[in-house]
Amino acid sequence: MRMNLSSDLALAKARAKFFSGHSLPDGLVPAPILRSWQRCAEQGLDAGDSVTAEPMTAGELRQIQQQNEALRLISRPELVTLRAEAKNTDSVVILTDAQGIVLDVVGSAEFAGEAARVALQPGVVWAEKSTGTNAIGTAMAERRAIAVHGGEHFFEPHGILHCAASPIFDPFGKLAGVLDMSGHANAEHTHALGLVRLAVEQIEHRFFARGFEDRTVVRFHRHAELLGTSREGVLVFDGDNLVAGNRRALSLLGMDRIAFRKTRRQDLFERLDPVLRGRGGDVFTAAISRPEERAEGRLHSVRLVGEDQSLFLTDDVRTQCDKAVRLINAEIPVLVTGQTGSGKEVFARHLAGLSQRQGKPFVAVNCAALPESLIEAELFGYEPGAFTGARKGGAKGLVQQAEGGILFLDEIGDMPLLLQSRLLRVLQDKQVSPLGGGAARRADFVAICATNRDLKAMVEAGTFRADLYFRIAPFTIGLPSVADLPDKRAVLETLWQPFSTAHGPLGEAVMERLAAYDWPGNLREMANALAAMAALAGPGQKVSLADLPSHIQPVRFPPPRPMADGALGTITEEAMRQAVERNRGNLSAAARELCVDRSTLYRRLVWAGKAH
Ligand SMILES: Nc1ncnc2c1ncn2[C@@H]1O[C@H](COP(=O)(O)OP(=O)(O)OP(=O)(O)O)[C@@H](O)[C@H]1O
Repeated sequence: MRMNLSSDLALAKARAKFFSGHSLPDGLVPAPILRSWQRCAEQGLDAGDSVTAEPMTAGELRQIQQQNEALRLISRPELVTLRAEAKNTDSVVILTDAQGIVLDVVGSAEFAGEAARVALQPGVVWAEKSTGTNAIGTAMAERRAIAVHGGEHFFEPHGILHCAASPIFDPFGKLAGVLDMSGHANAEHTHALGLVRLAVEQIEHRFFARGFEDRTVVRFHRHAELLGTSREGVLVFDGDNLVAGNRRALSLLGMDRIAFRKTRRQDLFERLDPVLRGRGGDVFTAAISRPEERAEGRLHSVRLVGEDQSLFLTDDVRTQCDKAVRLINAEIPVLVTGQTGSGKEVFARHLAGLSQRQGKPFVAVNCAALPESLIEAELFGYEPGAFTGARKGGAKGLVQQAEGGILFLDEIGDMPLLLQSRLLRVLQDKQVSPLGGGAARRADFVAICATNRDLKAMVEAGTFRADLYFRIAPFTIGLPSVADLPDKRAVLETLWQPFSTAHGPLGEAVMERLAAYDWPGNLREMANALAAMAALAGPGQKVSLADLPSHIQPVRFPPPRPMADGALGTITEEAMRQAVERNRGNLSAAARELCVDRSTLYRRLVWAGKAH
């Protein structure tokens, strides 16, 4: 959280005192920060030193990234989700490994550039012992989430940063990495710590999705509707021994990770039943899956709230669905267009579910995310020894994995030209030949392609093959962006449905604010904001304005100031203030009207407002 001038001054005084060798009385700086300063000083770090961390070479970084591929993969959805928030708040999201080495940085390119100047960039170690007090290193040392603001950082140059980080623990309680959000120390980051915590909860929950097939997995919560979400407690037993679990389970049962391998099932519960009675008297609803049940194919059914998606479709799109499904049934490709986050993949899955190919594989390929050198091998597979680094036994391509079902080619506009002609042949002949000269095999799939680009314009510009375009786009469905929808309230209500059991309907003030926002990240941004709000509201609580993401919160403006002095800055601010008022608090609309960047408006007004 941004501090005010007086606490900044108090911190500066505390720093001066501590770094001139005096001990600090309690309460001058938060206890975890003081502990961290002490650790750093004991290690011989000097706060006045310039920070000269050398990033590793590209090759070394690639190796570390590969070693952490599982963590990166499992964290990817959260990085993607937080990226939108980070762009809006001019900050970055960072994933590190268990040693504090930065693996990935996503978010505001502008801030990433500034962060790189203090070596907050891939390949640099942010553990305390080299980089001093900072959210990543201190979260690792303290084994808990923490925000480190400005001058709380050990090294002075890091004072420009506000960082919030949470350690990521694997199911066995071992540190797997750290997730961090960092931005300017002089900007508001009210929700950063909450969002990071929430994201880590999701990541840690995803660890349990596989790998425990031969163990007993108990998923439980006091509220049945939270089963299947990342807020459920998960415990894993090997026979009767507790071997793994998530933090939620530990906190529900009032335990520590130390309990793993030292606790028996009988110490916690008398019996493993759907109505689970804790030894402490608590009663939970549980879903239990035992290895013997899985072996017999009787996997315990758990209602996955997250997958019970409330789908929002405009009437217009709904009427197009029928036609699209008929085409898919006739093995004719369909093209879905729409801005990022408008729901192209969700919609494609919906179509697949309505078609005769329902229940068959749905293989989604992001053409923009695959490296150009790999895309061909990934799509069409390869024979043993087809290229250096190829797997020994060769590999089945994604086209073949979609056998009998749907191949969803996302961001098709980003497919390199050379590959476009190969794809065209595959679509025409319905045959694939793996790389390395294997025999062509028949392929039975229907392609649904998606793009947020103007493919027609790309065809005219010569960057997209006309013949491929005609092949994939005999029928195009355009999904509207949220800003174009006449009634955002209906969308909000639909997307809020999964949370309404626990938190009731959205209140009018909150609804009004959400409906006034223009949702540049479309349904994705909306779905994520609502999920974050529900989580911040706490169990059973209604959402309040304070739970809204910071950039959607009502702006509190300073009272109008007289323009008598005529200073240019005052006139500008007054013009901005009036524009925001005209647009009923919608900063994006006001920024458009004034032809300035939204962040400029935010900084000048909200900042000025907070300072008054
Ligand atoms: N019709 C919908 N109803 C409810 N939620 C939706 C809908 N469409 C999308 N969402 C939400 O938005 C998220 C993103 O959707 P999706 O991945 O389909 O977007 P996209 O247009 O394919 O994005 P991109 O262009 O970035 O790949 C979904 O995970 C879901 O939470």
